[in-house]
Amino acid sequence: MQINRPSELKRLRIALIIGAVLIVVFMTADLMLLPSTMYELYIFDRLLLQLPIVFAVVVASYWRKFIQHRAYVFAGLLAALTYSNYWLIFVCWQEHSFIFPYEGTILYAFFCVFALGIPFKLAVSVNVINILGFLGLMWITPVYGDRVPISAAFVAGSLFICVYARYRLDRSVHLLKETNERLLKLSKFDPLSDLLSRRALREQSEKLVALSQRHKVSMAVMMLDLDDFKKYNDSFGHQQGDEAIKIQARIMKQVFKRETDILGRYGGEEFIVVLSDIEKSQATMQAKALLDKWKETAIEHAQGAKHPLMSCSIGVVFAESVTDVSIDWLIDEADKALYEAKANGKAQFVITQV
Ligand SMILES: Nc1nc2c(ncn2[C@@H]2O[C@H](COP(=O)(O)OP(=O)(O)OP(=O)(O)O)[C@@H](O)[C@H]2O)c(=O)[nH]1
Repeated sequence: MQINRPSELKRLRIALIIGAVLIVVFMTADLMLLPSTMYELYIFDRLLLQLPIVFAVVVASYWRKFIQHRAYVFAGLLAALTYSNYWLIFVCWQEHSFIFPYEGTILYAFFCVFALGIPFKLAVSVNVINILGFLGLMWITPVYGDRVPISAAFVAGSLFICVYARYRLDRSVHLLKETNERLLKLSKFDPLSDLLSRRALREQSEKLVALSQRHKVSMAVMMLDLDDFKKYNDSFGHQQGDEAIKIQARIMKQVFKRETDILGRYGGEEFIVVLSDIEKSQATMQAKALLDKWKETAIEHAQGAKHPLMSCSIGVVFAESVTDVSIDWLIDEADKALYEAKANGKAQFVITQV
């Protein structure tokens, strides 16, 4: 996924600052709880360990490759904050026989996983490390006495819920992205022919005209229309007619292979090809190739059609220079040439130069 780097970085920095502010807010609450003999120890842990770690990450966010590696940095941050809290719990008990609460462990996990966005797999790894750390701490120093099992279960359960919620969130975001891509494709491509839809065709053609004007290169626009398609539909049915539309699209893709060639379905049985930086002789050869490919497919046409085999007529407009020319005008000119090809007997092309 394309990330809007400056705004994502800004958001992450704000989240980190909010995290630092929360640490300070909790400090005031904790200081009310702690005996004054422990202030020094507590302030050391928060002001000289946790806050500098958070600010180090803010500074690291100015690193050129931070966005790329941010998930690992935040996983490291989560582990560092959690273990500095374990250290505080340990020392509070060892030196002051004071039971420091463990709930911070859960807050750090939720903040880092959701506000900073540690992805699922990394969230699993770092939370497992943190759960093991808590179990280790309880083994070395069973600070909470009888409440050790329930405390351990509470920490492990909360961190499990944290990673599971992350999994569900990642999954929903993934599904949403997939749906968006499908919708984008549907709005851009005609589902039957898999060629560009009329709107996308116009948008891309306008860009190609502008580029061709800037680079002073030639352009050609072709309009293709299946011959006696109404008769074909009436004789063989609409579904068979749809197959002919797919064949027309396939033939177009076989003939026009350059990355800059724009192929679209203009309407019912009308198709457009927009070409840039092309010789008139090349466009002529390509129009011939389209007709030859229809002949090769040798699909029987309906009774009463102008030709015994399914075919198309093509109008081509070739412009040596496209200064002061719009895509609409080029399409109109191609349409006029197509009209001539139909009037001349169908299954042929007419090329005009403007
Ligand atoms: N099967 C199918 N038919 C379509 C589709 N879109 C348009 N058509 C049909 O295409 C036919 C176009 O008929 P006309 O505009 O009279 O043109 P034509 O019969 O090809 O005659 P000429 O252009 O003069 O050769 C109509 O019968 C439409 O119903 C489509 O998506 N699928």
